[in-house]
Amino acid sequence: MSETAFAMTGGRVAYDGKPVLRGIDLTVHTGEVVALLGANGSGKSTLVRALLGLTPLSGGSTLIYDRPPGRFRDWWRIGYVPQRLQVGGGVPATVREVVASGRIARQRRLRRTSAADRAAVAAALEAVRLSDRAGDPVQALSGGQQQRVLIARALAGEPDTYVMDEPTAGVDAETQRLLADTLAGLVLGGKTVVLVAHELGPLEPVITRGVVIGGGLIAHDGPPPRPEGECARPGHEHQHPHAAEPVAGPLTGWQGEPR
Ligand SMILES: Nc1ncnc2c1ncn2[C@@H]1O[C@H](COP(=O)(O)OP(=O)(O)OP(=O)(O)O)[C@@H](O)[C@H]1O
Repeated sequence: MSETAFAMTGGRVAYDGKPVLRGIDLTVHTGEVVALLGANGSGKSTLVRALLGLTPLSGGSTLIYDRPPGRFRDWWRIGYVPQRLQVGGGVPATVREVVASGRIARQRRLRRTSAADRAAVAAALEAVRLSDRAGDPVQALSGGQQQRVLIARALAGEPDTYVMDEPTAGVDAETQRLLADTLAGLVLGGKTVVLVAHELGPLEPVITRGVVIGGGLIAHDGPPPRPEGECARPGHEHQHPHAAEPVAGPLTGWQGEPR
């Protein structure tokens, strides 16, 4: 039977008194691959951070594997890919060091770096094709390459639950396909994935559920957008802005137009 990875009930977040999320009910079961969609500023990153307890709720509640974030202890289960790399000023971390930091939640239990840690870091670097840059300062990498470092850091922790905030932002088409293959492998292995996306592109086939945020609420929760299939169906009359674009095109039509 599937567990409940995340369960938010009536989740509200406000910044400086201005509501961004106005009552989110979202339950994610293990094995689901959920895409959070929505226009710029709709609150997708805020929702992801609130699910992890990184942004406090001003109302409602949220659980990670049945525990409030403050009482959740099994952080090794969660692989978080934030929207961008926060490199501490002046600290020249190498790519390998940043990726290895993804093992910390596990090392607390195992106490010191093991052969398993080294193997997991090497495998994660290889999965994002950055093995040859392992010794470089992470600041020397391009934005897209830094995004791959963040993905590798999450992979290195071998979590069972991935939370990715726009993992494909700024990465080229080949890397998107690489990530899609990596994700497909994780999904086959029964991992749970919640990801924020503006365009699903090659990720589309692995997504099992699309959740569209709009007006601070969930505007759609159901099958993921499948532009080609949906638009090709008999009786599908209206025009999407993306209708003339390839599958990898932006889902802008979707974001403002929940079914
Ligand atoms: N730390 C913060 N302080 C104040 N306002 C914030 C903060 N973080 C986000 N916001 C505001 O909350 C709203 C939602 O932002 P959020 O980043 O969650 O949206 P998003 O859907 O992820 O956007 P995008 O698609 O552009 O990444 C925006 O209006 C943003 O300006």
